[in-house]
Amino acid sequence: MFELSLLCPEDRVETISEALDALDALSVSVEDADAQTEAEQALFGEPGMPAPKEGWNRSRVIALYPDEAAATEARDLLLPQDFFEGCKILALKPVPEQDWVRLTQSQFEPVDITPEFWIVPTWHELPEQAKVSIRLDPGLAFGTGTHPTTRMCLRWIARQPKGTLGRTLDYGCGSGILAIGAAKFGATDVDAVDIDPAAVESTNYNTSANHVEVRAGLPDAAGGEYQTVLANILATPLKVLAPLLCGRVQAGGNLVLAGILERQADELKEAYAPYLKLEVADSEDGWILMTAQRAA
Ligand SMILES: C[S@@+](CC[C@H](N)C(=O)[O-])C[C@H]1O[C@@H](n2cnc3c(N)ncnc32)[C@H](O)[C@@H]1O
Repeated sequence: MFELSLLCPEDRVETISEALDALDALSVSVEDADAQTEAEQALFGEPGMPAPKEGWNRSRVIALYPDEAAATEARDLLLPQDFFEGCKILALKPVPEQDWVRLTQSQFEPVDITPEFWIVPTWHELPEQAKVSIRLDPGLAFGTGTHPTTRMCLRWIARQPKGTLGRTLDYGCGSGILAIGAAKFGATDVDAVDIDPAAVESTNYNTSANHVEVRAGLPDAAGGEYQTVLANILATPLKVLAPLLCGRVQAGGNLVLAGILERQADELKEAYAPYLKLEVADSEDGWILMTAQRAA
């Protein structure tokens, strides 16, 4: 394959991308041309807030073509166009052959949650010390065990005295990793829900691959009260969900929240104060785990 890359100011990115598409590019991608420099700009805002800006000052637009002739033809047709003014060709070069499957797989190694509890991609041997394991490959839904928020929830699950997890709800299940972890550590009746149907599908796939019983569905599928309620989402939705999540915790049960930054601890405590008293139970890389127990 051949790669044609161009430098474009913000106001030309859309037109150039559409033109490359119309010129039969196999794919067109856009990157910040100033990435990894002092001029790099973030294009995402806090959850629920609009992004500070819609596009980068300067973008690198990369189009892939099946061969050199197609890439050269696209370049030669673009150059004389009015809308090309202010843009620049950066390169026209072959894309080196890669074993993409091997490259992707090499980025996902087994992850230890505790010395004996591991998350292991299916293409890896189980580590010898893994007494409990979850088999999981990266997919469409969040949750491979590498993110600190997921790791802290799993660590909390693994630390609970045997037989105490009881009926468990994983709210915002993503890949289903927390529901599977809870089932492996003895939760008796596990529900996993998510607003994203792809996450529900992914959870169904992963639970059966791990030979555990979990009922996965959209949020309405959660019903009644639970001994353990786990929710690894983000601070803003967690605040909105406070009455709903607290209403699902049975007397003597535990609420476990993640997706919260250290500096957000007080606002979460305040949002949950009318229902339950949240405390910081763990921290990793600037993220915290907050838990609360309902009086028995
Ligand atoms: C950070 S991922 C966590 C995935 C997994 N539980 C883990 O711990 O790795 C958050 C998940 O919550 C889901 N989510 C976000 N807002 C939600 C809401 N209001 N109700 C239910 N699920 C929600 C997202 O679709 C996403 O799959």
